[in-house]
Amino acid sequence: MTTSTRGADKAPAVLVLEDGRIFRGRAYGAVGETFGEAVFSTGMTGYQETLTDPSYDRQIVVATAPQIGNTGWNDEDDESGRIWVSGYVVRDPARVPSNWRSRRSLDEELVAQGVVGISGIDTRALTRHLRESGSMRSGIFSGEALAADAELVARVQAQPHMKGASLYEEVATKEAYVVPAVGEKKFTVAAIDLGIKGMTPHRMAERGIEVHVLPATATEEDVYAVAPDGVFFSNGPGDPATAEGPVALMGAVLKRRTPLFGICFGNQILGRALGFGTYKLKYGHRGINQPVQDRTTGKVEVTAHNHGFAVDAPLDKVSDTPYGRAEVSHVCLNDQVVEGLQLLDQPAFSVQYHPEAAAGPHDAAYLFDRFVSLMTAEGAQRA
Ligand SMILES: NC(=O)CC[C@H](N)C(=O)O
Repeated sequence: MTTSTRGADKAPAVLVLEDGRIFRGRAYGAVGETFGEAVFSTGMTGYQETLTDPSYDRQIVVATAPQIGNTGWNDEDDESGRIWVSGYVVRDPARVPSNWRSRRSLDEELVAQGVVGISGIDTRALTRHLRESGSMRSGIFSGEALAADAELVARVQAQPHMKGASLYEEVATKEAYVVPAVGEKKFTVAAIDLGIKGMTPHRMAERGIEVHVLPATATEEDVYAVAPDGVFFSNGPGDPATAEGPVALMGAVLKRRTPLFGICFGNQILGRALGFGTYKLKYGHRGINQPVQDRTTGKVEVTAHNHGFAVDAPLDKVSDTPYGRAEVSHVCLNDQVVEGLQLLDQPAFSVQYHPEAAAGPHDAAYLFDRFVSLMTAEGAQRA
């Protein structure tokens, strides 16, 4: 059993926002200082998957769920080899984690990985502030002797913005690796790792796909060296406007008309390859209950999201692109943000959200089946 992780035994801590707003609490996880973009996530569960999602690189995540850490930390649910968030903000850490898979407390894991957090602050007030003023640069500082508030604000204001940040190469694998198909192998997919979550190749493997995960810097030759039936572009951190390499690579794949699927950053890359712009949302979509409509079927699905940028494509018309006609296939019903794209003249599509659902509802799992159908149809045509 793990001992208490909250209360007066922890050092004082402050969360400092770039606009000068300050929240005072207690240290959670490692004691020290950290910087990142303050963003809130509304997921009631899945903090282990959130913290280890490489798309959260350089972000300080605020949990809107008031009590965090109840199920501890296990050895199975990580989405990558480490925690990527730069800081974690919670209201009320669990005193005693309890779950049959739990190996240690969340607090202990944050300490072990050197991740600075803060607890005991009014996360509801903070979230309302971020909704009204937008995601912004922030810092967490903890310890017995903290500098004056004005100095801390100045240090936060000296940090780089998320807009314009190129981060995918920092988080992606340096070496290619293979995730074998579960059962009989039916297809080979080259997956470009821009910050891929572990569940994604797994969802493909479950469908008989052998997944060759390739570094973000993979070339067209690297991709076609694995003789892929399809190419996948992953999620990833940072501003898609900086992703020139992946956009060029996707253009090459589209030119060859190989079946293509993109998730999140991959959707933004497809948007850019088709000639659309991307822009930063005021406070983004992060959580596991976002309503999205698949406009190709009319069905509404409840989905997992983590994005701060979006594609700027017209909702109500088919667009002419260098790769034929394209349309917005999915839209978020909360705010009409583009959540998916599809080409009408060749087998390529993408979504802005997370059909791998780690954590989250499985409503969108059909998208992996759609990718399989595209590869099946393409194979039948070639045969
Ligand atoms: N999860 C992702 O792939 C996020 C994509 C991009 N970094 C964004 O915030 O919009």
